[in-house]
Amino acid sequence: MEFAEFNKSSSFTIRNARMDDVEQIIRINRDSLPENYPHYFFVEHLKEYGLAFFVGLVNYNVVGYVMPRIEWGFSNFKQIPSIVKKGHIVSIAVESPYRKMGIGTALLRESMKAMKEKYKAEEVYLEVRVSNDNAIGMYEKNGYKKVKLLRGYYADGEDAYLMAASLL
Ligand SMILES: CC(=O)SCCNC(=O)CCNC(=O)[C@H](O)C(C)(C)COP(=O)(O)OP(=O)(O)OC[C@H]1O[C@@H](n2cnc3c(N)ncnc32)[C@H](O)[C@@H]1OP(=O)(O)O
Ligand SMILES: [Zn+2]
Repeated sequence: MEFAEFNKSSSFTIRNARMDDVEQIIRINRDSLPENYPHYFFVEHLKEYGLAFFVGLVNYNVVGYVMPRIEWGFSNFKQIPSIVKKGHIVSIAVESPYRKMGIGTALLRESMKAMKEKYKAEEVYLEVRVSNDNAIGMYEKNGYKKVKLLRGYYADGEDAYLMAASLL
């Protein structure tokens, strides 16, 4: 008997997100995270910051996304308070059967590269649940440091770490 079981060594590709990916991105977001957003929120981020908005594909199907934003704000690194251009990882997720294959890392790195090269951002930051060991591990392996504890950041009262990395 043969099983059409998914092979973890299967390869994936990364490309910029398109408008016709939005429904799939929303579905992955709802299945993966308690932080969900209305349809227009995804569309606006794709329109505004599309050069740093990526999806991961396996067999032509979207299985992950990274949704970014570009902002001006106080540096998380400079000694003297100064305003810098910062990338913000608003949301990143990979569908559960496709995790631990490197897709999350590839999405994160492509978005950070575009933040730096296309948008001239100097830093990148994000918030993550203090209990989210998988995501925190991925961020730390990609140069992020915990810079602040945001108490009661989430709707259910959980704290967040603000994590940031330099893009210079
Ligand atoms: C700003 C925000 O959006 S915060 C919320 C982040 N998103 C979520 O939590 C949604 C649910 N989780 C996911 O979708 C995924 O687990 C992600 C996006 C966090 C990681 O995606 P993946 O494709 O699995 O990541 P990837 O395979 O690149 O793993 C990268 C590293 O993350 C860490 N990691 C990922 N999964 C695990 C795990 N199950 N156990 C331990 N470490 C893990 C490891 O350090 C891993 O490095 P390694 O492969 O060298 O050991
Ligand atoms: Zn955020």
